[in-house]
Amino acid sequence: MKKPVKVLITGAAGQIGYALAPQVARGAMLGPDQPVILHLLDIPPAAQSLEGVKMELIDAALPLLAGVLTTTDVDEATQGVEVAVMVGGFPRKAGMERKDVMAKNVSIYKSQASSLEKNAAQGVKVLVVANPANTNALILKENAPSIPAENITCLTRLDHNRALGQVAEKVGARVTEVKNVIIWGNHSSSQFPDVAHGTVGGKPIKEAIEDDEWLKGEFVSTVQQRGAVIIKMRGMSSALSAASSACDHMRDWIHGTPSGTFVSMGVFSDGSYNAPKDIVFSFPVECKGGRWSIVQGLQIDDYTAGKLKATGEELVEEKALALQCLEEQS
Ligand SMILES: NC(=O)c1ccc[n+]([C@@H]2O[C@H](COP(=O)([O-])OP(=O)(O)OC[C@H]3O[C@@H](n4cnc5c(N)ncnc54)[C@H](O)[C@@H]3O)[C@@H](O)[C@H]2O)c1
Ligand SMILES: O=C(O)C[C@H](O)C(=O)O
Repeated sequence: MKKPVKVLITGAAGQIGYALAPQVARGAMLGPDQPVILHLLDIPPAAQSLEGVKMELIDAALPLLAGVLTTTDVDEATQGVEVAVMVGGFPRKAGMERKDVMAKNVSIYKSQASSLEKNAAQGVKVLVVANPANTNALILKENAPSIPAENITCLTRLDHNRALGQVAEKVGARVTEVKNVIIWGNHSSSQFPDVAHGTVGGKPIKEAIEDDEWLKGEFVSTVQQRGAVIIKMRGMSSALSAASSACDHMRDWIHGTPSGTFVSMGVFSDGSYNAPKDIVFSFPVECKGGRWSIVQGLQIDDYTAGKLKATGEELVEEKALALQCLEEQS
């Protein structure tokens, strides 16, 4: 039996936490032979609910689950964790943009960054899910200077998976046949879902679909607006798909992407593809040996360059707004 890995889930009494904890304990994130100890954090008003989640995890008799720690103390929660999935925060409600939850959420990420830096295992891999995901990840990075920037990422894999799903539905293919779509930029409605380098059953997506109007119009807006539509339909934001995509993100980061396949991750920008530097931007990445690298050399036409510019500008604005919120709170 392998040594268990300590996995932190913040906001664990919430709806994503409830969907995510059993998936991690079933091996969907770290592998089918990797035992885990879950560190579940929430705030004091959710403490009882968190205990209920722990009871259910025990009741499920999950073979890979080597322990569950529930706590409302962030320093206890971050102790020795090798993987941290940051879900805690306030979700957006119908009619709100992700920026509207900014002030509430960025301050959480500032304080939890310091705790992770102090207590997490060396080499901790961090995935920020809570919105505004890119900017929360940036604030976490700025406030945990001893954690390498490459170890702090945000979730745009849900948007990536949504794009795969839309293409598969359109052509009537299995989702596994669709590869190499890209989500560029922000996990917001300014993101650009790009199929120019993607294939379905080995054929370029553009040739398989033969409907440029759909690809430039309905496809893009469906992926961009999917989060808002789910909120309208369910009265709550996506949870099972967010949890499943968080597992995909971490699994590929740790275990690698198949040769020739890339996925989308929000990572600290080095200015590739003219994205602004010093923000967390979603790029196409390949993963190997526990590290991600941005896929280089993709041809970008003027239309796509314009979309990348717009989403990059939004992230620069979000960063300024976040810093302003933090200054006002200090
Ligand atoms: N990146 C993505 O693809 C994506 C997808 C879906 C949802 N989200 C975001 O994920 C976040 C969680 O969504 P949800 O539906 O699970 O919300 P939820 O309200 O059901 O759960 C959030 C939990 O976080 C807890 N929390 C609040 N402040 C905390 C703190 N300081 N420390 C620890 N826990 C804290 C709350 O008590 C709650 O239990 C939201 O910000 C949502 O917008 C992101
Ligand atoms: O859109 C939201 O606010 C929730 C989440 O980010 C999503 O994409 O489903």
